Amino acid sequence: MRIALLGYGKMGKAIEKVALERGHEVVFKIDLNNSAEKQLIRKDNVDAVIEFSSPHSAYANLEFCMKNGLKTVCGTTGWLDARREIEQLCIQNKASFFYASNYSIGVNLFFKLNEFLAKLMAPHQQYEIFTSEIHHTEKLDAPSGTAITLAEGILNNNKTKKSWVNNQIASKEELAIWSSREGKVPGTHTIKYISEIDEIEIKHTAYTRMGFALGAVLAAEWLQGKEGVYGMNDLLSL
Ligand SMILES: NC(=O)C1=CN([C@@H]2O[C@H](COP(=O)(O)OP(=O)(O)OC[C@H]3O[C@@H](n4cnc5c(N)ncnc54)[C@H](OP(=O)(O)O)[C@@H]3O)[C@@H](O)[C@H]2O)C=CC1
Ligand SMILES: O=C(O)C1=N[C@H](C(=O)O)C[C@H](O)C1
Repeated sequence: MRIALLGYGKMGKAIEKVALERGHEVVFKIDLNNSAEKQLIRKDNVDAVIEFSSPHSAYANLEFCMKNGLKTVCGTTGWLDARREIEQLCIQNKASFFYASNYSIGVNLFFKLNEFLAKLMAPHQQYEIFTSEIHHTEKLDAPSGTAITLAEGILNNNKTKKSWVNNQIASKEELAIWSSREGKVPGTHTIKYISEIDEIEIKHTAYTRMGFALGAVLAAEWLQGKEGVYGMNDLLSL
């Protein structure tokens, strides 16, 4: 595949490494300082765009990709209020849009474990739920996209919780997500159910960014020949 990277920071560089190892070509590396070059990306010179930029850049990048009918894999977090608009543009322009808050295969299995545990624990109201995420100090958004997906997995399966709050004490109907930023942590997510007599904990710890990068390249490979809106459940048949 000929790949265009929109965003060439920590993730862009990790994706380039995986893409080259898997025999692909990286034909564009677009960052903030050469962002005008984005206009050169077309359906006939690029097979997949992989977008990992920043919360405030993602929408404009994705709007460009959708309007040009490009096959696009996006991992940027913190912009998802506008997700439906991008999905509509995708359909209107016969483009392809693949989104995941986390491309690691382990995290996507962890999402399923979280949903199963939430369902199991729902009748047992003596357990209070605590969720937390730790990331490196350069991360711009909080809570992490992964923590939001985990919170949604709990809310969908435990009807006593109506919404989530970030870094504040939660009421009985709210689920607290505690975010902290420490050193170079690639991403750690924990869910705890605590009662007066015991606790149950599930946790995912990313050791490096390479799992996210591999998942993004696998998604771009999988997207070839497909049109429409997709996510990791489609790729992994979960
Ligand atoms: N879904 C997933 O699995 C994962 C998602 N992420 C998410 O991906 C995003 C990027 O993460 P990360 O690589 O660590 O962040 P970095 O800050 O290391 O890299 C982001 C890069 O995007 C560039 N950029 C900013 N604006 C534009 C623009 N308009 N066009 C092109 N490039 C632009 C920045 O340039 P400059 O430095 O010049 O500002 C920077 O180099 C974040 O939202 C993060 O949460 C991260 C890991 C996994
Ligand atoms: O910014 C990061 O680094 C990460 N962002 C994603 C998120 O917000 O969930 C995925 C991963 O945890 C790393």
